[in-house]
Amino acid sequence: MNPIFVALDTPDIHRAVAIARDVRGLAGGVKLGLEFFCANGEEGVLRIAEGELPVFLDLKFHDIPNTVAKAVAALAHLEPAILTVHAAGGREMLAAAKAAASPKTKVVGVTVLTSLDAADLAAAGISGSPADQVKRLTDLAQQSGIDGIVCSGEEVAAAKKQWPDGFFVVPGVRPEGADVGDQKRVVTPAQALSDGASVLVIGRPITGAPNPAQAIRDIAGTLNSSEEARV
Ligand SMILES: O=c1ccn([C@@H]2O[C@H](COP(=O)(O)O)[C@@H](O)[C@H]2O)c(=O)[nH]1
Repeated sequence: MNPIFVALDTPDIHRAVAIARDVRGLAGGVKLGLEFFCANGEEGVLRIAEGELPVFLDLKFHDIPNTVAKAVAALAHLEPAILTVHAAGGREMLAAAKAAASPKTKVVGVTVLTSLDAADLAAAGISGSPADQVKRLTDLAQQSGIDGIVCSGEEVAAAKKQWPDGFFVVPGVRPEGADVGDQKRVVTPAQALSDGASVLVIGRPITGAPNPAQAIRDIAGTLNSSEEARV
C-alpha cells in the first residue's frame, strides 16, 4: 500500500479537486478534515471520491458514545478508508464508533495531537510526556477493538512494539528542512515509515508546493528502497 495520504486542508472544493487530480497515481489517498468538511459536507466528500483515491475522513469525533456512534453511522455509507475519533473519548465511545462504522473503514484513535508538546500537556493537567500519554491511549484503543491510532513519528516505534498488528497513522511529517508550521512533534517521512507508520499524512509540504506532484515524487525519493517499493 502507498503510505502517503495528502491532507487537502482547504474549504475550496475546486482547489481540493485540482490537488486530488494532480496527485492521483502518486499518493495512496487523500485526507479530508474539518476545514473541508465544514465547508463542503458530504457532497464535497463525494466529489473528491470521484477521483478514485481512497478517502480518509479526519473528523476527530469526541463526544459521548451515543452521539459519536450516530455521527459515524450517518457517514458509514461513504465508506471512508480511514476515520478518526479521539482516543481520550474512552473505551466505550471507541467501541461504539467501531460498531457503527462501515466494515470497510479503519477507525483510528487520535492520541496526542502532533501540535502539542510536554508543556501543552502539563497546561491541560496531563502528567508525563507525550510518549507516556500516547502509551496510555494506545492501550485503551487496543482494548476497545478499533483498528489503530494517530500519533507522531516520535512515538510510532514504541506504539508498534506495544501493538504489533495495529494500524498507525502519522501526521506531523516533514521532509528535511521544510517549514514545520504549527507542528511540534515532527519527524521525516523516511523516519516515520521505518519506525512503523502505516500511513504518512502530509499536507502543506505537498499542497503548498508549486508542483504538488513533484513534491510527492521528491518525498518518495527520500524513502529507503524497501520502503519506496511500497509507494
Ligand atoms: O495529531 C494530529 C492529527 C491530525 N493532524 C492533521 O494532519 C494534517 C497535517 O497537515 P500538515 O500541513 O502536514 O501539517 C492536518 O490536516 C491536521 O489536521 C495533525 O497534524 N496532527
